Amino acid sequence: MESVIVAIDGPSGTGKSSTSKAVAAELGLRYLDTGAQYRAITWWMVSNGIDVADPQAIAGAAEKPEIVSGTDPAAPAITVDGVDVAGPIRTQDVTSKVSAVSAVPEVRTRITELQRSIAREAGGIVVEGRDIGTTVLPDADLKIFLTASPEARAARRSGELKGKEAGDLAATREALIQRDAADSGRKTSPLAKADDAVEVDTTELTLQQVIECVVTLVEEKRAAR
Ligand SMILES: Nc1ncnc2c1ncn2[C@@H]1O[C@H](COP(=O)(O)OP(=O)(O)O)[C@@H](O)[C@H]1O
Ligand SMILES: Nc1ccn([C@H]2C[C@H](O)[C@@H](COP(=O)(O)OP(=O)(O)O)O2)c(=O)n1
Repeated sequence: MESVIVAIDGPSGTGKSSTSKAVAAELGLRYLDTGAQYRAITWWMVSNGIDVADPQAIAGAAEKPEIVSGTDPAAPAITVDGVDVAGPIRTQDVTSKVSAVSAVPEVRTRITELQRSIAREAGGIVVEGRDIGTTVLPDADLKIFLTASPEARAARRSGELKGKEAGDLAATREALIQRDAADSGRKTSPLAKADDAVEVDTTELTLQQVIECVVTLVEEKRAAR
């Protein structure tokens, strides 16, 4: 497909990653997980002893790590200073700190530039995150905003956590709601639906139905061009 740009935003557990990967694979587009980039810079801050409660310290270090994102939807990859961090960025520790790190304007400026250059060079891409339609790629050809009830999102998320990291459903729901509030309430490019985004409530939909819905919307856009 010619260089179509699709922005998929929404809170945690709405199906952004699964949907974006599948849509990109089906339509022959590249794929970018921007949450993984914020997780990667958070992992670097933690690994280098930067206090995540100190925005100035975070701002001062924001330019230091080199973050490289792969854009193959079949094999998403992310490295920091050459180290594969695909696993470590998914720990509860990183998850609990990522909102604080990603609220720092210097971090957002840096990561946003990186995202724009990847999207520019991709020749067609699905980019998923929180501020893609509003801030990173306001001229995207199609913007989707995924939602789902907190109960559905918590159930999906806790189904993924294994072993000692698997807390109870109520704790997962609580942590998720707190992260939503932090991400939606920050000053710089908060989680928000763009005015021209199509909202899809996935609470009662299967993943396959969401994928089909987005593929249809992309194809309609393409036909209208
Ligand atoms: N519509 C859906 N119905 C049921 N489970 C879903 C649906 N969409 C996604 N999931 C599952 O929920 C979990 C979280 O999905 P993910 O794509 O990682 O969400 P996000 O990127 O928005 O946080 C995954 O295990 C995924 O398979
Ligand atoms: N475009 C983005 C993407 C993610 N973030 C921040 C805020 C999110 O809580 C974290 C983690 O995002 P991620 O998409 O990996 O989170 P989930 O997998 O949906 O739980 O990164 C952001 O600020 N802007």
